[in-house]
Amino acid sequence: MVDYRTVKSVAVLEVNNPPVNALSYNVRQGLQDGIERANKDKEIKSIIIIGKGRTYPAGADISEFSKPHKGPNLIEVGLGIESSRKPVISAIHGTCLGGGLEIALFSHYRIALESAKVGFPEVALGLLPGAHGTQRLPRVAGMAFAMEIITSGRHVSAREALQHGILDKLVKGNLLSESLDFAASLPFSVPHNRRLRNVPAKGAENADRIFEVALNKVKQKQNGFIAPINCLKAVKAALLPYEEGAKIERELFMELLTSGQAKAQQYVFFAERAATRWYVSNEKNQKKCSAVPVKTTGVIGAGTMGSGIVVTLLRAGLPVILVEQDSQNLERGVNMIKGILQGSVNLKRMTSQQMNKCLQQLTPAQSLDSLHNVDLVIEAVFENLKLKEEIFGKLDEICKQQTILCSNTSTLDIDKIARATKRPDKVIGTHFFAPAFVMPLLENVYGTKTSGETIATVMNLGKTIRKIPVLVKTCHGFVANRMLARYQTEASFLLEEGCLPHEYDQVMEEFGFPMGAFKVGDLSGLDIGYRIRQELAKANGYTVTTDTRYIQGERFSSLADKLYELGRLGRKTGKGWYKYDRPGAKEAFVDPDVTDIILKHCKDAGIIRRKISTQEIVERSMYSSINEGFRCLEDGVASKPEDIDVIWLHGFGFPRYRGGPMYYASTIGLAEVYDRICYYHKTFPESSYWVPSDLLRKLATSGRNIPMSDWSTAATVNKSRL
Ligand SMILES: CC/C=C\C=C\CC(=O)SCCNC(=O)CCNC(=O)[C@H](O)C(C)(C)COP(=O)(O)OP(=O)(O)OC[C@H]1O[C@@H](n2cnc3c(N)ncnc32)[C@H](O)[C@@H]1OP(=O)(O)O
Repeated sequence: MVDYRTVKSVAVLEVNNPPVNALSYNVRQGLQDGIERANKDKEIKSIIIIGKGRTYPAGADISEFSKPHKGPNLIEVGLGIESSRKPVISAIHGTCLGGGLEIALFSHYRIALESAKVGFPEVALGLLPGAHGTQRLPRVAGMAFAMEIITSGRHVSAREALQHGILDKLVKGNLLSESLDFAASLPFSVPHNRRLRNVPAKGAENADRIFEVALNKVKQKQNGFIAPINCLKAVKAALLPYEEGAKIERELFMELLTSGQAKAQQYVFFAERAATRWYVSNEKNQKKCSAVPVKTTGVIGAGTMGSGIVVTLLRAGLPVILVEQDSQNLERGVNMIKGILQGSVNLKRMTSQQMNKCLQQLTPAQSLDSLHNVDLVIEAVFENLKLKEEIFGKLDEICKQQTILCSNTSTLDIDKIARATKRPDKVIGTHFFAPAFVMPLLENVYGTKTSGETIATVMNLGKTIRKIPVLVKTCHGFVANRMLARYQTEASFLLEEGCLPHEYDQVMEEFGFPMGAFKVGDLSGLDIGYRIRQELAKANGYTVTTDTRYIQGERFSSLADKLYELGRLGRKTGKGWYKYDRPGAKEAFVDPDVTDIILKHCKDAGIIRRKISTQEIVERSMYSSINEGFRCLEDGVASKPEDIDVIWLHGFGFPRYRGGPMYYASTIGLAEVYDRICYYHKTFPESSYWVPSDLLRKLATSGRNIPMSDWSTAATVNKSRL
């Protein structure tokens, strides 16, 4: 794990723990042993720590956090490095992160390739840099920079790190030979100020103000997370004598390590990576399925979704032909795309040059014929099956044989769309979330005949366009909207039974969602839901009016339709579930008119309103969705619970510190969740989605605590084997 070799009078400790040289037990032991050995060897004058392969250590081994501790801890290893009598140089390439950066800060010198990055991403794992990182970074980079880096977790370029004193020198070419030259230029002993414990933190004079500003920022941007607050407190402790600061860091670290938030966030780290590993039952030779290159793309539909998708593709450097039959709509779409890109320039997220380069790659067109030669097309027209079938039929005629045809449908059956073509193996759903250029999730939806190659291609495309791709099987609403429908329906019933929109939203925002369901409704527009309900009614041969209370025996709330008919479409009209200062404004105010509408609606329907507890709001919103999540696993629509969690985290802003709805259910305990679902099923028999999922029942009544990794397989085994 750590190879020890000597080059003349230098000991080289090369960390060899692929893929990212994480500081696992053997690595820590190897580093400690190597430092001791080099200090005992009279021939050795200095020591270099370097990573083999792609990177300097990218941090502690996260998979060890949940296991019993073994060997020296990171602090013991670090203290051994700092107290080495012979100068220790960290030679950095790739990503020097977390515990890796702490090892580098215990070293006396840091030299790096220009392409290297450094950072403390612990905050994303619900932790703080607990091996004196919070004490050492302010000593080289100052309080303000340390607070910003540690609370954001961002990766800092080598050049910026050099400017802030984190690195001593940048080099090009061969890192080891440059480091050997650097070692040869050093004095034989370690100067006092190269041991960072001996150096005071920079920026002490303004520390209180810096702390307050940083605290306000994290409360605003990372509301609900405990780690960023502990990070700030720990950095502030760097103003104290070193040992005292380190003791405070330890206490704050232990508080986080044992918190539910850290466990949830570490689960998310692995869930996000697991979600990219896909499996489908209809592909026998999955291992052999490789992605085909996508060099040219087409998008059909220049509305909000289409334009957002175009921006995403352009930003990733892909050329796009945007097709929209209506010239005015096309012009509006192109202007929207320009506006979004200009917004990125204004926010300094891209340069004007980059924007112009993107725009050069955009070809507006009015005919589908212009798509004949592209590698992949994404259709993003109005959610109407007939229209989509018509477009896919035409695309099949026009596009070259190899072209992959994707639909940005949010609910419709991919098999039906694929049937309109003679290439169902090349048809797939690519469900983007609005706004498509912001939301990270890409829900890829395979049909019965979609080939492994097509799946591999869109999963790969997801990564190329910097989205988080998750694969699910086709069904109405897929995973995201199928579960969300339960959540939204319960929200509307809670309104009928006693809540007001702002009361409901407040509870769910305190739970951790960035916005409650009614603020989200106003943001997306109440016309969207209205149209979906009307389409669904048409397709299923029934009618929905503002007097409808039951549809095919199922309870229905017509409150949203009442608001729609009053022209209250949400933010865009300045009125929806809330009122706004003007159309398009963001700040929502409670509207007494909405309260009157709700109260009248209840009176007319003979509903006696009651006080609804926070617990009931959270349970009904989350447990109805979780029950549907278990059904998705049962049906094989989702292949693992991690996929469902990633969908909610990145599609709906589910609080990361709760892991995702399925992980959240595991923390509550499946027996408890199942009991409450049974209770709501009894209480609300006219909502069939409360019928407990078979899989949930099996898991909850097995008498064992079945790990999440076994939930999907439990769907296919009988109870006696659980
Ligand atoms: C007393 C103090 C005690 C503890 C202190 C702990 C402080 C820490 O160091 S916490 C860890 C801090 N480091 C990180 O959070 C880095 C996490 N990793 C990443 O951000 C990325 O992996 C990357 C290093 C930037 C590389 O990205 P990429 O090239 O996209 O590869 P990935 O697909 O993300 O990762 C490849 C493979 O490696 C696994 N992995 C990555 N980092 C770790 C890690 N720190 N520990 C364990 N495993 C790690 C990752 O899960 C992937 O595995 P697969 O099996 O291939 O999915």
